[in-house]
Parts: sequence; C-alpha cells; structure tokens
Amino acid sequence: MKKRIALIAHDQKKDDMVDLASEFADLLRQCILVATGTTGKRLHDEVGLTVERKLSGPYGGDMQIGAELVEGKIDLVIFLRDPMTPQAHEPDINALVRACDVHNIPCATNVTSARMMLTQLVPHHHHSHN
Ligand SMILES: O=C(CO)COP(=O)(O)O
Repeated sequence: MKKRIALIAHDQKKDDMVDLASEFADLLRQCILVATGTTGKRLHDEVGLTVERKLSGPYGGDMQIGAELVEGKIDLVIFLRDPMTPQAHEPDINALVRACDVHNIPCATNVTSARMMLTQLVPHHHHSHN
C-alpha cells in the first residue's frame, strides 16, 4: 500500500517545506500526498508533486486533514509550524497535532524530525509482472 502523507507548513516555514520536499521528491512521488491549500500549491508549482489540496489552514484545511487522519487515512504528518507567530486558527492546529497523538500517527513538526521520519519510511514496493 502506498503511504499517505500530509504536508502542512506555516508561511515562515514554506521555503523549508519546499526544500525538504525537493530533497525527498523521489520518495514522495511514491506516496499519496495531501496538503493544506497554499502549501499544496507551492509543492505542485515548485517541486512538481501531485498533491490533493485541501482548504488553506485558516479556512479549515487543518481540520479537513484531521478528519481524514481520524478515519485512518493518513500515515504520516509533516507539519512545519511557525513557533514564533500567533495564528488565528491555533485551535485547529492544536486539534490536528492532538489527533495525531490520539491515533498514534507520527507527526514531525520540524525539519530534522521530518527528515528522520521520511528516511525511515518503507517505500512502496513495485512488483514486477514478468
Ligand atoms: O495554516 C496552515 C496550517 O495551520 C497552512 O495553510 P496553507 O498551506 O494554506 O498556508
């Protein structure tokens, strides 16, 4: 089964997310990707990844991803939060991270932990049919 990965980054962390996704592009292309609106657009436009885009975070994108997660549809969350800037939708942000803890889904909130988790991800096996 392909791994389903959620990619989310606050504005101050979007450049880091693009760099991270570029670094792991070969791996991410083998996964099913979902992202919040603006993050997803940048991953598509700048990295060329196929991404299912939800709403932007402040408009409910975190909650849309949280809803999929609690239904068992997300295997890994990479959520590059900005720890320095207050966010209008902070309750949604906390709810998504909490949902990861409730359901024991790995959640990387910074680039170093994201790298470690992506490196550990067992890639999708391509079976040959000869
Ligand atoms: O706000 C976000 C996560 O809380 C991210 O939303 P965008 O990717 O639309 O900027």
